[in-house]
Amino acid sequence: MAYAVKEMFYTLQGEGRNAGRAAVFCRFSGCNLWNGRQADRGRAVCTFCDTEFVGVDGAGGGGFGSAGELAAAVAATWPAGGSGTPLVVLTGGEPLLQVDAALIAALHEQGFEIAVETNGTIAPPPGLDWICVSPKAGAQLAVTAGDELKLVFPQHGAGPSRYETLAFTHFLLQPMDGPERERNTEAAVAYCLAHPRWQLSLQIHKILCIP
Ligand SMILES: C[S@@+](CC[C@H](N)C(=O)[O-])C[C@H]1O[C@@H](n2cnc3c(N)ncnc32)[C@H](O)[C@@H]1O
Ligand SMILES: Nc1nc2[nH]cc(C(=O)O)c2c(=O)[nH]1
Ligand code: SF4
Ligand SMILES: [Mg+2]
Repeated sequence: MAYAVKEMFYTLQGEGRNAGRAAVFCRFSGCNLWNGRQADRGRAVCTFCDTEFVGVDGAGGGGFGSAGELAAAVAATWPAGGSGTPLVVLTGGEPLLQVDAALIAALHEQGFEIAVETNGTIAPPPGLDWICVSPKAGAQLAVTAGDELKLVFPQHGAGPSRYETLAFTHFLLQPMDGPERERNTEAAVAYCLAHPRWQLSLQIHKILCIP
């Protein structure tokens, strides 16, 4: 199987329970909830995306002809001689349009722990080490268990109470970035204070101005 990757980079995980941990980010091209064109954003299922994921033209991106080739590129992006278990975060776009058993096996072979950031509309293949689901209002949720449920807040028609009985270990609220970011952050803080099952997830990479 071939894989289309928008970009690949080494940085700190900026979101969720693993915020602050070093990881290779592998951003797959394409998404099933938006075609990535600004002109079509208003008509998309997911309207608030903060990411460019069209094409394979970013740094470290490209077409990879096999799982082994992509896993080797991920390994080459991890610093030589680094201590600790290497971590790769598969994101996008929607990574589960492309991630398959062969890629999971090849990344494990390279010694990586594998985390995925998904919108939860596509069932993941077995073997992933960390599953982060971020549900979107208007999209049918197919993944109802995992390590963390990270809800962008607020979303009309996707209130937190709808998700908190699902089989996730951690529940996080992430303020929606955009023109209302400050107001959304205040609302997320207030929600977490009133509902302690939910924990705040700030996008620390944006605060730090790192990728
Ligand atoms: C760009 S998405 C890619 C992975 C997958 N398609 C998804 O939606 O989970 C990565 C993370 O960024 C979050 N995100 C996207 N746009 C955001 C925004 N404007 N504010 C806060 N988080 C956002 C998503 O909900 C998801 O948790
Ligand atoms: N530093 C950093 N952390 C992230 N966590 C999730 C991201 C994503 O776009 O999926 C992301 C990202 O783009 N950068
Ligand atoms: S589902 Fe994820 S990648 Fe797709 S448009 Fe929404 S936030 Fe962006
Ligand atoms: Mg991002």
